[in-house]
Amino acid sequence: MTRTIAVTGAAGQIGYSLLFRLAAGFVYGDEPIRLRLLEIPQAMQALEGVVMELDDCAFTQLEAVEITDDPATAFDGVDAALLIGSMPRKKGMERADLLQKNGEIFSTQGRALENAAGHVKVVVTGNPANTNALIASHHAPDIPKTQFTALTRLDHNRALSQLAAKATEVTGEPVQVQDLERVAIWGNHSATQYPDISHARLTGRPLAEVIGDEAWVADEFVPTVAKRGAAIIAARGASSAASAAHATLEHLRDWEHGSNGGWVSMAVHSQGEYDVPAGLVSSFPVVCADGGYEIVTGLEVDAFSRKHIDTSVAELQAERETAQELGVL
Ligand SMILES: NC(=O)c1ccc[n+]([C@@H]2O[C@H](COP(=O)([O-])OP(=O)(O)OC[C@H]3O[C@@H](n4cnc5c(N)ncnc54)[C@H](O)[C@@H]3O)[C@@H](O)[C@H]2O)c1
Ligand SMILES: O=C(O)C[C@H](O)C(=O)O
Repeated sequence: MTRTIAVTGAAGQIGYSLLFRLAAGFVYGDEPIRLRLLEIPQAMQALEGVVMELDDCAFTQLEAVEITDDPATAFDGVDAALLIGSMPRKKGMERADLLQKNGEIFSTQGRALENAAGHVKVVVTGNPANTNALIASHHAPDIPKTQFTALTRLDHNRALSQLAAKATEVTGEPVQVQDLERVAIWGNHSATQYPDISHARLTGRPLAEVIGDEAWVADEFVPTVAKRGAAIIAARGASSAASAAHATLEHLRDWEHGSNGGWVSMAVHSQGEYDVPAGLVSSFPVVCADGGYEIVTGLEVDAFSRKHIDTSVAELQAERETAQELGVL
């Protein structure tokens, strides 16, 4: 079966990091794919250049590449849609500042997604990702809400990397990210997000016990992960791109093929789990299997976690209200 994958903002920096790895089989292996690339009219020439480079790679599993500036054409019959195209945050901007600019884009694209295959998997990377996913989903009422997700896998990966480094320092042994389990991101993909290690394990042992330093967790780990996006903008003068592309592909790969019982973080529609108000798109620990995902249930939420989750969820509620005031929700 040949899958058709739509990628928006395909001429942007994340697009440029993502398309070649997608075409080389990172998500679908040897299975053939078709790409449908969406851009705004002003970027179509640059997009043609990207297509020339895709052609020049002679990828064996890439059957076709189509480009368009029309969302309805882009999403027609697609199996997956990676919604990356939007305006990125610049120095000094908060993600909420982007809502006005990007809300309209995701309303239009939500409506156009009704042309997609009934089983379409939607991954929103463009910021503010959680609320953009909510907006797109709102405008595509015929598509089940579970099929709209937003990216917090980058935050998840950032957390894993910080934790592996700390565990290496504390234990004096090399700790790899794959030695860590049950790490989770909750809430919004923003500076209020909550990277949670209260359930995490290092080769079976409670990670918090191995680290043994609550102050480090509260004062260094949580803010470092939550503000990593801004740190990269400050250092690079542009927002993260290669790591965001990688995380987007891992999100889709695990959703398609499963996470082998392991926890990953995805922002998904809440149905009231863990007292996150129903209808918000919020990050949770999930396990992916059989082409779907399930929020991990039955976790104890300690007071520290509750405080952080509530703060981030309050921000999501405020974004939802802003979107409603702007008329995009
Ligand atoms: N969720 C995450 O973890 C995460 C991480 C990094 C970046 N981001 C976000 O991803 C988005 C893209 O980042 P980037 O660095 O690739 O930006 P970029 O400016 O390099 O590229 C964005 C592209 O989107 C295109 N675009 C704009 N409006 C469009 C529309 N209506 N339809 C189709 N394409 C459109 C632009 O022409 C541009 O080519 C930004 O919102 C950024 O903040 C999210
Ligand atoms: O922080 C940003 O604006 C970019 C992106 O969301 C990131 O987390 O790197």
